[in-house]
Amino acid sequence: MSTTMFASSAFRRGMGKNFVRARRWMSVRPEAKEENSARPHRKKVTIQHLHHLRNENLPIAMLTAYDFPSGRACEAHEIDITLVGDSLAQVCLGYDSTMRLTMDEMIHHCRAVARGSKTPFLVADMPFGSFHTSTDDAIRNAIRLMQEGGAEGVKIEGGMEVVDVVHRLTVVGVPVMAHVGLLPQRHIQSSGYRVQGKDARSAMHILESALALEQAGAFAMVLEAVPQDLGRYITQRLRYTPTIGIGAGPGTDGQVLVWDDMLGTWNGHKAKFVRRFGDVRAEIERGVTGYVQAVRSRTFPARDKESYDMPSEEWQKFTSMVQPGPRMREVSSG
Ligand SMILES: Nc1nc(=O)c2c([nH]1)NC[C@@H]1CN(c3ccc(C(=O)N[C@@H](CCC(=O)O)C(=O)O)cc3)CN21
Ligand SMILES: CC(C)C(=O)C(=O)O
Ligand SMILES: [Mg+2]
Repeated sequence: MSTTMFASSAFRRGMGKNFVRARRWMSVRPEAKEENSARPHRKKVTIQHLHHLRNENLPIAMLTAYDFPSGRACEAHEIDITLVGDSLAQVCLGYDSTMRLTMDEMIHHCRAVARGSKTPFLVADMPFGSFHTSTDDAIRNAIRLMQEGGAEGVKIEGGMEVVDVVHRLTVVGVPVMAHVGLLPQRHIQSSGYRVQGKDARSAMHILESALALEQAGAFAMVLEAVPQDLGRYITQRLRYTPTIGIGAGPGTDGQVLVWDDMLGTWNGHKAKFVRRFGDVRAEIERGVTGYVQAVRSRTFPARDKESYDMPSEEWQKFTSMVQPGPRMREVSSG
């Protein structure tokens, strides 16, 4: 292993963490030093900025979002790339597979995310079926995601078979993020969600796809569920394309996780690559059970803090206006 390779892998293992932080501050936002506020506004994340992060070995943080509040959280906490993933089908809409998701559903959610997530680069997954029928259809659908959905780029699942469409979209001016390795939109054909590239032949096939997708113009590439050595190797072999891993180990240029996996609100299968960074489900349970219990015990709402009053003379007037009233039922007065 060469000295530079060692230096770069040491870097990736986090040995240069403080250095990385300082560099990020100084090289990306030189003007931030002059600002006095504790949290200055971050600049818009562009493709150029993403390439800069890659070239400086600064990790890229990508996260999915599906609605206005999750989009706003990506904005507020300085996510670099917000992805409106087609995992939306499962974690938000309750479908059994991403293959059910339509263009209209994707656009509807993308618009909401776009209203909340302004600074991160915004990417939308192209749904299953939206880029397969013809290149023209793929272009039309990608443009819909940008014009109607507010996306700044699209992500397309696939290897060699999508190289032409990635090239055509790039030529038209649609930034394309490639996605290789495990392809959830093929889970029926591949009989499930399995780690890809575990043998030399399939690893070579994924590498060749990645190289071809870079040549076709992909501005970034997701590597999903591949062995970590392969994730690192593809990252090193690509000339300019940043890699974003999900279950591809620590050697990629960035990481992506599904919002609900990361926050613990998804109660479906937990893949090995998922880390829980929060337990939002426990909080939701606490809140909803507490609310139900408070309503049933009539401790919510409280008369003083959570209810409105009218001037007592107005109440007097009102009661005289409605009298004589019909027979009235007894209700709790709190
Ligand atoms: N909630 C959620 N998270 C995701 O990451 C995700 C979705 N949904 N839906 C769309 C796809 C489906 N994905 C999946 C789903 C399952 C595994 C999984 O179970 N993997 C096995 C690998 C088993 C093996 O090949 O050895 C695992 O146990 O990690 C991986 C990715 C990723 N995407
Ligand atoms: C997991 C990421 C990469 C994705 O494609 C999705 O959320 O749909
Ligand atoms: Mg997806």
